[in-house]
Amino acid sequence: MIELGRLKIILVEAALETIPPSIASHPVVLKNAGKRGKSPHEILLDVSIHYHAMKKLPLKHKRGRPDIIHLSLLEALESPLNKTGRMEIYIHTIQGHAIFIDSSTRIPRNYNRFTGLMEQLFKEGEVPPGSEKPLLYIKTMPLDSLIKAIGAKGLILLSESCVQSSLDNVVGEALNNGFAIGIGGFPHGDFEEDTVKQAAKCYSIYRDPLATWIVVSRIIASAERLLGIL
Ligand SMILES: C[S@@+](CC[C@H](N)C(=O)[O-])C[C@H]1O[C@@H](n2cnc3c(N)ncnc32)[C@H](O)[C@@H]1O
Repeated sequence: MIELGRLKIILVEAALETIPPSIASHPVVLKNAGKRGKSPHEILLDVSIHYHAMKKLPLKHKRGRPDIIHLSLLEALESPLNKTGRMEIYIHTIQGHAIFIDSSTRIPRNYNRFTGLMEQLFKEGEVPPGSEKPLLYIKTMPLDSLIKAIGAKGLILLSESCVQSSLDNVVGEALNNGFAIGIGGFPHGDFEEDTVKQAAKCYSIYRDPLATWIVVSRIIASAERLLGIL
């Protein structure tokens, strides 16, 4: 059993962003923003709503999936690993924003309420706004700065195209060496060069691609086993 260590997870290149200026005046976006009583740049990009507006966006196959972050955060923050203070989770978005999340944060289970919370975070920079110790706050910084800021010794990236290793080996290595584990927070495709360059190690945990929240849940379950929590 591993005695020390907190599992640090980063959802990297996360598909979480507000509507980019280049599509803010597209009719689909204007209609959706109008219906919600918000301005286009205040609402989250969501491929299930803004699909037609996203056709010309660079890297469109990796963008506009807040549901991936929603499911992953629910899985992580409600886990016994988090409740026992042995986990930290961070988001680094595809646009280069780092999101810091207090482990006591209760993420709304309802998707629309989650969307509203994230929109408030992007608009105000923190939630609740003006709090001395916000539950969530956002800062623009490159991934290597985030890795340093959270006190991780390096990054283990997970990808189905890397060398295969057992879950317990990967998580054990992260806990023993103080590495953060990076999991792609996007639906399709591979990591960008800049992300790959930050990784000390890269492992696959299964022969086929898995959804982000499945990888998050398996990593957490392994850490709970190794730390004797569950
Ligand atoms: C939905 S996948 C990303 C898209 C995937 N590359 C594809 O084209 O279907 C989300 C993330 O989960 C992790 N992941 C998925 N399958 C994995 C596997 N077999 N081994 C390790 N990590 C995996 C990776 O970090 C990946 O970036």
